[in-house]
Amino acid sequence: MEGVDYLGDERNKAQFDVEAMKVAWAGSPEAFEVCDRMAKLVANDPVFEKFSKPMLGRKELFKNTLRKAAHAWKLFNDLHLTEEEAKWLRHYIDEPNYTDLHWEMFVPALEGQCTEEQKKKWLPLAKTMQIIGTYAQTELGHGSNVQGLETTATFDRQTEEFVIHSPTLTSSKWWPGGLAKVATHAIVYARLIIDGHFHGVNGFIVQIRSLEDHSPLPGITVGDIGMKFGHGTYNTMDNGVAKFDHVRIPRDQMLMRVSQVTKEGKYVKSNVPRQVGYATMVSVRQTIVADASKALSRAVCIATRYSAVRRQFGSRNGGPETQVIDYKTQQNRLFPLLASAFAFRFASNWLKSLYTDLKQRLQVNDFSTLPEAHACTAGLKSLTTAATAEGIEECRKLCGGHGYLISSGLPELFAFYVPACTYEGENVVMLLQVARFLVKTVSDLGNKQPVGTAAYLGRVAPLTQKNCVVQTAEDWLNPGAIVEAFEARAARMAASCCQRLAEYKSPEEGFAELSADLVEASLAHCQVIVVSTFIRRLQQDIPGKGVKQALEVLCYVYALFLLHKHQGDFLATGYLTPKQASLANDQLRTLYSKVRPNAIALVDSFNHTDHYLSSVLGCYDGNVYPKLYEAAMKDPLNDSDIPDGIRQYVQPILKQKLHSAKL
Ligand SMILES: Cc1cc2nc3c(=O)[nH]c(=O)nc-3n(C[C@H](O)[C@H](O)[C@H](O)COP(=O)(O)OP(=O)(O)OC[C@H]3O[C@@H](n4cnc5c(N)ncnc54)[C@H](O)[C@@H]3O)c2cc1C
Repeated sequence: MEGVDYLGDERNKAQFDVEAMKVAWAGSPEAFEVCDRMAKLVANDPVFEKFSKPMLGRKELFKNTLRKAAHAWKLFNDLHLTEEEAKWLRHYIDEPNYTDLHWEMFVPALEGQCTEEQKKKWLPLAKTMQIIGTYAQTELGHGSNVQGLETTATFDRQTEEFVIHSPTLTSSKWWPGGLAKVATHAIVYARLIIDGHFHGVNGFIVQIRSLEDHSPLPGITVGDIGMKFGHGTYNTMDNGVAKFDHVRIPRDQMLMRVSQVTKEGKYVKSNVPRQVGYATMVSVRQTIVADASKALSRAVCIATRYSAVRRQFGSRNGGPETQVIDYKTQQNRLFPLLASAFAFRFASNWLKSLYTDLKQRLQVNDFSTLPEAHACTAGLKSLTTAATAEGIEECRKLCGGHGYLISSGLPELFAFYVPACTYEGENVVMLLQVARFLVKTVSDLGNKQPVGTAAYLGRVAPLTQKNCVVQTAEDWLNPGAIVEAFEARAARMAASCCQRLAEYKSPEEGFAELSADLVEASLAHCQVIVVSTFIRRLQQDIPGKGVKQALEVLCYVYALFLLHKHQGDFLATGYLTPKQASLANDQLRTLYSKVRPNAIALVDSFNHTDHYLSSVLGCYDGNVYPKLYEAAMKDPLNDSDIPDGIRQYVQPILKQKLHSAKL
């Protein structure tokens, strides 16, 4: 029935102020207002309809995405949106497209890597979209190993130009979003060669297409790399391949903020330190952590609402069956994901402040916190994207068979989200970078006290000697006990890796041999960061009746679930006894009963519109079954009872006339 709230009883159980929790989730009343306004703007605009997306062929899908992007740009201008509003508008449109690369990679790269003079030329063009840019780093043969890129940029002193060239098939640029059909320009990363000498990999602004008729410029072969995982999702994006055949660009199109090539062909480093480039990376990865919390919250919202609607077994005297959300196994799979969404949200907010602090320090050439900030964002990128990808898939399973339907929203969300584990730093490669940082930090302890998120490693000796003092399940409801447990486990794992590394002839050989253990130590370190950040957030003022209490429960769920999942580490490092690990698990069960009445209100706090969720299982009113039915009836196969092909290929079988049929 229209207008009935099938989840009304669940909402009435909430023990906290949902509106205040929405603000806590958004970060501030102002942030909530902007997100809410942009979400509604998109949801109420028919151009942004997305239900039919999975039914469209690639060409229609792509064209439809171009239309949405053009409409969004028009809204941006007509409504005079701020950059923040425009970012949220693009987010709620929920369709990967060339503008993501333009605004999130091309423009920041120009801002971060151009000289002032270059910025004056390129930024006004980019910001008014008179040119559309992409970021072309990855090649067919090389991704993670940037120093292995093969594209060359050879300086020609006579003409003061760089010659961009793809010497091999594997040097073709491969993956850049928007490159295949839309981008007019790309920042191309290539090996700089002057007089036969290699001067590292540098970025160059290369025009790809004519600004008159959009055709590729001479010497550039460009196309799409083909369909990707999922139906709609990432296939709305024209990820491209490009080969360059001695393409000439002017000397001033090298990104010259950090290093330059003079007219005479001299390679000179400017007075801007190379490290400023890392700040951009920190910024991009902070956004990825924020995106993880958004994607996970979306999947959890769908699975939680559906779990409250869905009933299986347990009927007494002909009464209703049990809501599947009341099964402890369902809670044990779902509630830690709900808690993780909040944990990642707070981690991303904290990363944002870390980035602001880093930017200010870099401006005055203070690089002291850079290695730690770099390791921390690389690690959190890896932890949050991996957990979110797994979490979305778990939410699909939590919805049983219906979760496998495209109309549940979950398969497409998974297909859309899962490449986050690979792009912007492949996750394992990221954890190995964290491992290098940890090894260096532990090895330098005699000379240097670690700071920030690594400060606890400065206490590695006491953390190795002290053991957990928990005696009852209640004792686990203590932030100090939780933080110490995570720190002790991580410090012991890092110290043990360092000890074993010392047994190898060369550090590199040891690092390669122990890399799987080092990755585990890095993950343990990243978990310290997320757990401590959540706890620190709770030490701040959080207005609204019951809001802080509800978040405290989620914080303990997050920490104790991780402790249970990784109890092998906690036990093997000797910090916990099996009894203490078992008490943590007892406490976790009790905490689930505290989450249960708040579950629906907690997912309402994400403030996701039905448009954004695009899920018949996760709709706000919980009226799941009619929506499932209606979505099924819209499938093109249901246009007629006897679709194309039945008369030709099925009836001859039934009528035993296959041998004479025209197949
Ligand atoms: C949807 C999507 C969009 C993208 N968009 C862009 C874009 O706009 N522009 C762009 O330039 N690129 C883009 N990329 C490319 C992306 O950045 C690369 O795929 C990514 O950097 C990983 O590199 P790779 O594919 O070469 O993986 P590889 O590095 O080849 O990884 C393959 C495997 O090897 C392992 N491995 C690699 N190195 C090591 C090591 N040292 N030790 C241990 N294991 C290792 C990895 O863990 C992984 O399991 C995109 C990719 C995707 C999926």
